[in-house]
Amino acid sequence: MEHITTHTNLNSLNDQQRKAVLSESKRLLVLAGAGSGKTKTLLHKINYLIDAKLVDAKNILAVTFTKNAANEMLDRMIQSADKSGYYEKFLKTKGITASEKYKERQNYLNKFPWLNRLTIKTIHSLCYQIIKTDGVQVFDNKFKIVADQKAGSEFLGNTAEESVSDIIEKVTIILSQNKGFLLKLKRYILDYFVDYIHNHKNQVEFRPEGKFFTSLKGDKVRSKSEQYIADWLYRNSIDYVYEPEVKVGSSSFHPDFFIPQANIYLEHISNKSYPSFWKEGKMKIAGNTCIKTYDDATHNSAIFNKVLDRVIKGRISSDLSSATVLHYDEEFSNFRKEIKRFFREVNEVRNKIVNSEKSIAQIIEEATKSEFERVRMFYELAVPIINAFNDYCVNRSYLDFDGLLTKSIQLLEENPNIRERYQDRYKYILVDEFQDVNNLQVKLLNLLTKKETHLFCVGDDWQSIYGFRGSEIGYIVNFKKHFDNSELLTLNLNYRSTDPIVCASTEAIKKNKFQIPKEIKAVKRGGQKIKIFYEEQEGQSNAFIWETIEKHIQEGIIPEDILVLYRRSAMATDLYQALKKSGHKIQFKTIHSAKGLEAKVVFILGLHSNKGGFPDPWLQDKIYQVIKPSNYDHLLEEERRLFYVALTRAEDHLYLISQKGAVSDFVRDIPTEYIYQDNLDNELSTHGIVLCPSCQSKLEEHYRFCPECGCTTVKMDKDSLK
Ligand SMILES: Nc1ncnc2c1ncn2[C@@H]1O[C@H](COP(=O)(O)OP(=O)(O)OP(=O)(O)O)[C@@H](O)[C@H]1O
Repeated sequence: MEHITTHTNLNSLNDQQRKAVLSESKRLLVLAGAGSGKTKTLLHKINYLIDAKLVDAKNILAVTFTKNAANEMLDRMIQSADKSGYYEKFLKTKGITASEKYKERQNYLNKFPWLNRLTIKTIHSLCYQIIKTDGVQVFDNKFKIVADQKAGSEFLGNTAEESVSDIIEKVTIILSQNKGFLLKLKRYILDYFVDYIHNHKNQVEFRPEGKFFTSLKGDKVRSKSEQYIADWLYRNSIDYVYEPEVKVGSSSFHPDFFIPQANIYLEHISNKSYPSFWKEGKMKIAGNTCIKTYDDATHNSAIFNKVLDRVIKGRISSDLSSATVLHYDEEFSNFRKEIKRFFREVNEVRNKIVNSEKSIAQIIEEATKSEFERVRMFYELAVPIINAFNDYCVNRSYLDFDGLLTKSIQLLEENPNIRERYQDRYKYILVDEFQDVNNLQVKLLNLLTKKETHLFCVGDDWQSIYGFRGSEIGYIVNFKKHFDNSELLTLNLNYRSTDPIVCASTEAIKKNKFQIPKEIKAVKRGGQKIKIFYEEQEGQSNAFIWETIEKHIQEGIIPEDILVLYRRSAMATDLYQALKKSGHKIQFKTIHSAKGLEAKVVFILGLHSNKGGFPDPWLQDKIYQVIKPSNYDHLLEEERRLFYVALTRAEDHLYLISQKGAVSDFVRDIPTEYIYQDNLDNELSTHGIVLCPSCQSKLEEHYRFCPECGCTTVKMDKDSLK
């Protein structure tokens, strides 16, 4: 083996980190809070294995979950190998593009060939490599990757022209050649994305106060039954006028429908309709034919169809069999936004089904049992689309990201010789961000691991934020149950953040029940307390953030070291526009995409309790519950982990942007001792936390005087605290 020089200096590690690096355990989980050097430990382990244990780099596999994390790992490995320090300087060069970085990275990898022998990959690109090399056994290995979005795919050059959503729409158009399917889809879109009919079992049938139900033709009618009639006419290409004006003498009135082809009026009598005798009388006077339908018949659609067939079709002489053909494009031209939303939901369900390991047949069975019509309707539409999507991909040798995993698993399961070859090759498997694994990924890891393999995982259960996408926090929390004879090591020193930030974030996350308790201490003692800004009028917080940024920049903090975080992109639009004018290029990120980042100054936006604030434990749609049931408490815990990730990105200065009178519960959870004193105005004290005005000690609700300084000016009773 060629001579290798790295900077493996175990002295730069603390005791626990060193213990993890030196551990001989075959199954080790290094569990740690944020900023405690998990990635650093993992990289030192790789260097140590190569330097000190003389392991061939070819036998080491390091797995990450995002392309950025894989690149960062490679960059850090190059930096530790590059004694000249040039590469480190290069990475800090202002304004270098991603492609310049890529080129230089490749140069350096060639310079240190042993680095090229290492496998540092995202789990998806590992699967890609496995299928490319050995996939011929189970799959045409000239496949193309079909990505959610065409741009930015990790597999550039081998990515299909069409994206996942393109294909979903394409197969829906084909399915929509069947008029029944097309109109069912349109009815779904109208009911749930246009009329917002709720999930309730007992939806309101009749709304005399207004027209709230959209018919397939696009007009608004007053009741479900009227909508049914209008839809029936549309399906049968029979033209109608809704609530036409009929004049009799000096007065006029409005029967429900006029059907010109049959020259009849139709009045639907619901249980809640106003008495119609006078209308009937008037119609007779006017010499019009008016037929009646009754609500009772609508309870059974087959019967109601027969009634409409008899009373309407029977009066139409023209040939209805040549009914107009309906086109997908025309039917949805006014509902592009809505149909796209439906496709996103179908795709979400498609991904969740693969990850759940439930078969489509099981999903159908559970969906048909649902008490909610919306859920049943959704699956009646989504299942044929998903099946057609799968066929489309099989016929063209397309694989999506989950397909890469399932095919690799199938390949390794069915071919012991291939499996053994990989197991023999990767003697050391290191996994970063282990809290983010899902069922398929653990299955793959298990297939790559034999008894002798060293599996070294690092992760933080407090930072598990992808449950909504299928990751399973249970694998990290119950690591010992899932991996036999495993060991657990904890890192409890935080190097990133100041004391108040570490203490506040640790206290906040401790409210979660499903977690592994850890005592995390800050290495950086002291530091500025957390500042909270309570916005009273729209736009105020933008001014505050702007001024604060200016202040920090004057102090010498570079804009790249300032990070604005938010739960959802919409929360940052105004601020982004306002700050664009300042010319400072600070970073804007959703919290999900800020994972692993750190910055000297961090602002967290939208910490209010109004609609669209944070937490926002959007109670998972009933549609997704069919695949994986979830409950409010679990979702709130994931929100709290997201808050923890946000808080712990800050190194020195942390600002929470809230709203007066609507402070987020997460802000209230932070003990006041870590909050900047000026901020302890009524917003937090009204929540039952009060400071003594003389000595600033924290007082409990029931104190009428301060036990610390004896101050009797503190007069409180429960009512004054509300
Ligand atoms: N033993 C140490 N001595 C000095 N600095 C350290 C040590 N360990 C880690 N650090 C520093 O702490 C910071 C956080 O390290 P790293 O990114 O590896 O943490 P992490 O646990 O992966 O963080 P997170 O999970 O929050 O993304 C880095 O700036 C790193 O250089």
